[in-house]
Amino acid sequence: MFGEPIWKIALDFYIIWILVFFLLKFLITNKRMLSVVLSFVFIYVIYYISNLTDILAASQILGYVVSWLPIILIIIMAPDLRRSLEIVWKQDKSKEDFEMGSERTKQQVVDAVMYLASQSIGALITIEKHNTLDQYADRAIMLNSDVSKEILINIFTPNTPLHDGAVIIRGDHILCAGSYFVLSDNQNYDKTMGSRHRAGLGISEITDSLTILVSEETGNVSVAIEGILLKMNDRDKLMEYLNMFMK
Ligand SMILES: Nc1ncnc2c1ncn2[C@@H]1O[C@H](COP(=O)(O)OP(=O)(O)OP(=O)(O)O)[C@@H](O)[C@H]1O
Repeated sequence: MFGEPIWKIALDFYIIWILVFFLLKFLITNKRMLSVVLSFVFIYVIYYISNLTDILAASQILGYVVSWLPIILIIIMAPDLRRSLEIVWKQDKSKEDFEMGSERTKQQVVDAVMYLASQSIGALITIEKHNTLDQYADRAIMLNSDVSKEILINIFTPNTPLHDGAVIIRGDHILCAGSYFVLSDNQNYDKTMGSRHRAGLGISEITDSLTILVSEETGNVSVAIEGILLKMNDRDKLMEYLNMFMK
């Protein structure tokens, strides 16, 4: 290795650094994956010890297990791998593309949410930040309209064509309606939590967006951000969160 030219050694280290970085990012962003990987490491250690100490039957059985481990890992972790890849490959918007809504947009969103909550009309509104939500908008119904309380209320009115799924807001525009997100499988939340709230939580785990949820069942308003769900008891609190988020 020491006879090699310096650029080769540097490239070697760089590639290893990238691999280690992606591996650690995978593991840190997914606790379940971390525990599966730790169990596999444990099996490898036992296998290594049984090989070293010549425990024949055990090392033979463990040899079979170990040779199948990568495939077993991929099968078990397929949904988590997909989720983690989405985190790793999510695109950030360039500085020129990045826009946050105006004061008027904030007011319109809060007015709409408060009205929908008072009528117990279910809603899911996601506000984009740096990470683009294009991949979700592409599969939804594009609107590109100004944000207004009336349009938002109309979208979520039950039995209308756009009321299912999420609305995505980009800057001062309603980008689309009827967007579908990957549901969160966070075990810390009640197992009975419905798909609307799991979808809001899911998108907040993999992007830096903020999602406002109105429950059809209870009329409660919540905000999903950075993988946590927060109850918003009143208009002022919701406004406070939007002010912090849309800076
Ligand atoms: N993957 C998804 N992405 C976006 N929206 C979704 C998704 N799955 C379901 N929804 C929306 O959630 C609605 C169903 O909500 P559900 O009752 O299961 O959830 P919930 O969290 O209990 O909400 P609520 O308290 O309003 O009943 C659907 O009509 C649809 O509009």
